[in-house]
Amino acid sequence: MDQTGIKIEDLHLSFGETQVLRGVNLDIRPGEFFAFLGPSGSGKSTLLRAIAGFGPTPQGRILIGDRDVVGLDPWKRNVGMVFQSYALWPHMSVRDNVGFGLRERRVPAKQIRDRVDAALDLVGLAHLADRMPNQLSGGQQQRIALARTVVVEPEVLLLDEPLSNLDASLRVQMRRELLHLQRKLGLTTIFVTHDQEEANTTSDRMAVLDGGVIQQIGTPQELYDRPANLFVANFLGTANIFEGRVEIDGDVARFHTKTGEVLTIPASGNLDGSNVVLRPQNISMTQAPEQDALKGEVLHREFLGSQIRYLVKVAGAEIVVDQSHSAGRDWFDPGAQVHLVANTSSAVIL
Ligand SMILES: Nc1ncnc2c1ncn2[C@@H]1O[C@H](COP(=O)(O)OP(=O)(O)OP(=O)(O)O)[C@@H](O)[C@H]1O
Repeated sequence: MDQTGIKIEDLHLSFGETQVLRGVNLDIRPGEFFAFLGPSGSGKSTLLRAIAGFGPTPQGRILIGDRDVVGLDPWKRNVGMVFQSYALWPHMSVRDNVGFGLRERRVPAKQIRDRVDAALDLVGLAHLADRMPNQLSGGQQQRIALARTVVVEPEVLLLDEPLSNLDASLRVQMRRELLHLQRKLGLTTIFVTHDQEEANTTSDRMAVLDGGVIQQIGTPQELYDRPANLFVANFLGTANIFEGRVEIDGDVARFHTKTGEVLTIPASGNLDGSNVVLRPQNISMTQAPEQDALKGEVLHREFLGSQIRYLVKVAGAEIVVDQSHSAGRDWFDPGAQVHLVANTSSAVIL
């Protein structure tokens, strides 16, 4: 099947007086698994629904393939959408639920049977074709909702928090299945979630939204390692942020914190900014003084299994330091005076 890309150009959308999308630009590649990630109310669902054709008509362009679909009815867009609530028809069997869209399209009965069987096979539930929805688990219902969506062979698949109603372990299993299915079908897919682990583990690339504006687009790793601004740095994982200023001295750069500590940083990356961002695992902690170390005091300790997370008072701030845990390794106690050495090659200046 030919794969379809999606291009969004300068999209604005309001509910009455309330502006919800403010100039969204996006280029989703054919066959890509793309996530919209952001806090509640950031506009993720509104953007997805605008692509599907639900909600107020936006200003700007939404190209699915080379067709501008703004103003087009949802059923003319050839998109498949899966919602958080599975929305299966309770009075229809699994087979009839999955075949519903094909019957609407007046596909011949024999073909419907074959395509429904193939779709049920795809989600591994062929043996449940004759059950009613209330005889299925949540995970099975969500798989049926997926089968019902892909059976009509949409050009793009839109998923609005499809795993939110499932318990934690099933979510992990289902997100793998979802990716597997997407790869098998090669279907350009957009996945809305507020769960960064879900976005990180499934998407080829993602867009982080806040306040109806895309803050950054990239692979999960790019966004985590090289956030473009403090919002993205804070939203994706834990970020330690020191305020201060950069001084360049020949081919060396130094970051002077507000409280007078100095971090030597590589002079190669961006040096324009008044914050340095360091992830908790890029700081190591020792009791012995080391060159370029910051002095701190351990305030709190949490055992997380593979890691020990310390809250440390340093440079006028409280920061988080993660040290990997292995059996027999000594821990620092609250109150301990420690020295912190930052892996400054991972530091980001913003
Ligand atoms: N039908 C509506 N009428 C008025 N305002 C709306 C409507 N739907 C959404 N909004 C507003 O638009 C903003 C974005 O909502 P949206 O549902 O897109 O956010 P979201 O990022 O998907 O959040 P969540 O993760 O909570 O679903 C919110 O401020 C919301 O209150």
